[in-house]
Amino acid sequence: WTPVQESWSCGASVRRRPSFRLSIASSPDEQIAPQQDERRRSLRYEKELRDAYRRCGEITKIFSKTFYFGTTFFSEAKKTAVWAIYVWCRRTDDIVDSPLATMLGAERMAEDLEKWEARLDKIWQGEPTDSLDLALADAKRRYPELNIVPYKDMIKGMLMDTPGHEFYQSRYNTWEDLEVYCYRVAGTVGLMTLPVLGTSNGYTLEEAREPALALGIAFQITNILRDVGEDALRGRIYLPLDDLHKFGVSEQQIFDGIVDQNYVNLLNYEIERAKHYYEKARTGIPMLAPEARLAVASSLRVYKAILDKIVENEYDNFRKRAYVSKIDKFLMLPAAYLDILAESDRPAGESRHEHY
Ligand SMILES: CC(C)=CCC/C(C)=C/CC/C(C)=C/CC/C(C)=C/[C@@H]1[C@@H](COP(=O)(O)OP(=O)(O)O)[C@]1(C)CC/C=C(\C)CC/C=C(\C)CCC=C(C)C
Repeated sequence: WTPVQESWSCGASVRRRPSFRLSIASSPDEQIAPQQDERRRSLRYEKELRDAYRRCGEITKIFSKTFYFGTTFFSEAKKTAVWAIYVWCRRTDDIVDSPLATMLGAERMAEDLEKWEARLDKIWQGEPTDSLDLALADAKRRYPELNIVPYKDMIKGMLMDTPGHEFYQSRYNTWEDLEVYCYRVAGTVGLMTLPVLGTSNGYTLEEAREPALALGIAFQITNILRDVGEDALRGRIYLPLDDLHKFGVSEQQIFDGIVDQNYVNLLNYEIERAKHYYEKARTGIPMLAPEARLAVASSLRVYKAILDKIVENEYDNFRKRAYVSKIDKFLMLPAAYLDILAESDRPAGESRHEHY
């Protein structure tokens, strides 16, 4: 493993942190027996790895209090692996969706994503480029069922947000088109984390795959509904155009931020779609290893509550941001726990069609 300085943004030479330079090779001045040398290297490697995981935890906590909180219910092994996955996803997202990325421009985004994919291959070959990649490479070693496909698919999803690239889409005509995007940028996270979360006795990863995917898609639809105004400011509309037409909402109305009955009907329609995916995801909770259930059930509740906040904000997602307060998140924990009990009482796969 040939370490390089860790840089947050994959291709760009920014925010280098010399203090994280990894140097596990011993100094040539050191006159030590080969065995001692080996032991020393291995101790240094272990320390680098511990530090790398610690940093992944810190980064997860800074960027997503919700997911970080979820991981506090996990064992050390699961928690550190999910942090490493989180950091990889966050860095991938930042290549196209950070102020620096916007400043560097679309061409640079596409180049950086290409380099990022090559780095991903290296992680899978056990040759991580920096300490944060090292954490993911180690997680992959510990959880051999981790599959590279969803990681590659997420990169494709980011390319769908990269102007000028052949995958780029500035608009989505149908839900089926948007679903591909939602799978790539969010459904993939379900597939990435599933082998770490693990399944309970009697269920296979294959059986849990569909609900895991559904949860990522539900989260992404929720994000899209929360961010309609913010995206419009960047000239972007993710809502399917044929849904806009169905409810008599024009693109211009979105850019002008007008909330009328047509817009309310459109949002209600999309909210129902998101709820359908949340329902599908809920059926997967009993399939998960017991220690993973509360984290997933509570993240599900917290994200789903954003939909209720949109309604409480009278559908004005142009001027009001729908978010769940810290105290509300906390208060949702007992309900999430009850969800787990209720789901365990039902045969897995059976869906309840009421909304909670
Ligand atoms: C508790 C737990 C297991 C958490 C997983 C944490 C994880 C690895 C998250 C990665 C998130 C990430 C940075 C993705 C990059 C692309 C992206 C931004 C996607 C959106 C996430 C929301 O993040 P945020 O609110 O910070 O978004 P903004 O940047 O503000 O726009 C997504 C909506 C995707 C999130 C998707 C998931 C966490 C997948 C959920 C599915 C499971 C954990 C599988 C559960 C299994 C069953 C059987 C139900």
